Amino acid sequence: MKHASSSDSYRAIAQDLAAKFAPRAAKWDQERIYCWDNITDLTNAGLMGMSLPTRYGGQGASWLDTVIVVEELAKACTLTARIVVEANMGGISAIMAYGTEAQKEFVAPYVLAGDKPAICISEPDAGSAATQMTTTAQRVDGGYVLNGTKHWITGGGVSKLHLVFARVLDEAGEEQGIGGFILCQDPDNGMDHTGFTVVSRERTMGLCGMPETTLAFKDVFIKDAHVLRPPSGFKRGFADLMNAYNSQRVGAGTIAMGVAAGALEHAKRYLLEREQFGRPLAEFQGLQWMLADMDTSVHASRLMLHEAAQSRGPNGSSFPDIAMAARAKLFASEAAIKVVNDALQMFGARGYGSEEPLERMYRDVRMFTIGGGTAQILRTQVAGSILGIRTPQTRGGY
Ligand SMILES: CC(C)(COP(=O)(O)OP(=O)(O)OC[C@H]1O[C@@H](n2cnc3c(N)ncnc32)[C@H](O)[C@@H]1OP(=O)(O)O)[C@@H](O)C(=O)NCCC(=O)NCCSC(=O)CCS(=O)O
Ligand SMILES: Cc1cc2nc3c(=O)[nH]c(=O)nc-3n(C[C@H](O)[C@H](O)[C@H](O)COP(=O)(O)OP(=O)(O)OC[C@H]3O[C@@H](n4cnc5c(N)ncnc54)[C@H](O)[C@@H]3O)c2cc1C
Repeated sequence: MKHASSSDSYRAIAQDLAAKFAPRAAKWDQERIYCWDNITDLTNAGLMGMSLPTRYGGQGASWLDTVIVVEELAKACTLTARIVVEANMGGISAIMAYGTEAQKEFVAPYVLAGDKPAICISEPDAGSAATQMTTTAQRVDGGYVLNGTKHWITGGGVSKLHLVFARVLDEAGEEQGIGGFILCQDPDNGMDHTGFTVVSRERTMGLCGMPETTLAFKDVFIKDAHVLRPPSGFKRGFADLMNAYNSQRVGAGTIAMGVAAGALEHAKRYLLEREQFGRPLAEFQGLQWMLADMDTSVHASRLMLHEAAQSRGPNGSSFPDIAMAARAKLFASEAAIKVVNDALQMFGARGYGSEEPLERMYRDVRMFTIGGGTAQILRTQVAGSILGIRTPQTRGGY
């Protein structure tokens, strides 16, 4: 496989693939099936795990190159773009940054072969309040035992690798903090975790080819070798794991921006093509100004996302800065929902039907102010950074 060597060549590879993926996108949505055909293409092109260091078989691509790829894919197929995000950012990025050599050598081949790791943080009673998770990892001889329930887990049932966030308890049941646990469900290779089940799948509004699932852990044993020990220890484990998660926030914001950029291209095409009152729609100033606002929003989102992708977190961290990631995802996700809505409006009834991709894009883009930290939570994080104060949300927090 020939690897890309610059942002432009990454963009070109992604554009070629996007042209192939666009006609398939409606199928995954309508049939609610995972895009395995696209995974083969992504794997062959080296985009699954493109950000992994070369010594583990990746290409050592930067976050900027990764988001350039994600934008191009998202213009054509939101589902595929999400897969590329999770195959480079979030869970896998935490393992590549904090894991042992053996862990990195274990997980990298999975991703390079097409596995999209699942990140398991949210629980029925701990969504925005993620630090209130109740899934536990109890110390036992040779490892830890997981108990609890995670929900809205993207890729449950299709992902082999899972990074499970859990509250760590020592042998005596004393709490140690939050850690990450690598669960690889791969029965064909002798890895079948007793007690781990995909309980159910949500019927989602958009991104219908992606399973959003509830996962149950009942006395699931994770051996010591698969415990992801955050560099600051379990006590500050959540902070370290979320530091890595900032990369996925930039990725998620980029998917939203890419969908908006795609919708903008469709809108431009239609304004030039469709006539009413004996003139192309493009001649009506009411629509021209809408188009200009849409273009401005996409452009501003892209700048913020690229800035975040190139930023660095605390102490020379290889992950994006927390506030820049939060600001970029917040802005891009809200802007994208409006841009896609306005694009659909420009198509009139045609946009509301399934002949055009706008109605699918509108349903797909809606999730990005919810998943990955809601717009409200991200505002709180941005405000905390501006003010330079902690912003606890519990009643007793201050
Ligand atoms: C962080 C929150 C869960 C709020 O909880 P708390 O008020 O209890 O926590 P804090 O005191 O704010 O934070 C604890 C600790 O962690 C550090 N921290 C928090 N967030 C980050 C971050 N993004 N990057 C780096 N460090 C972080 C914080 O500084 C504290 O450290 P110190 O004690 O100061 O050392 C809540 O704000 C929150 O983020 N909720 C959203 C949860 C979330 O994003 N879930 C995503 C699930 S995965 C998903 O949705 C995938 C969808 S997608 O397609 O990507
Ligand atoms: C499509 C999709 C995919 C997802 N994928 C994953 C995944 O792979 N892994 C994973 O772990 N999770 C995943 N999630 C879950 C996601 O992270 C949570 O939905 C999100 O963190 C919000 O939690 P919640 O849904 O429980 O909402 P809640 O936290 O109950 O919030 C409800 C509302 O209250 C607001 N709110 C809550 N607290 C505050 C506050 N302090 N101040 C102001 N407003 C507040 C929220 O902004 C929101 O509007 C996914 C969600 C979706 C929709």
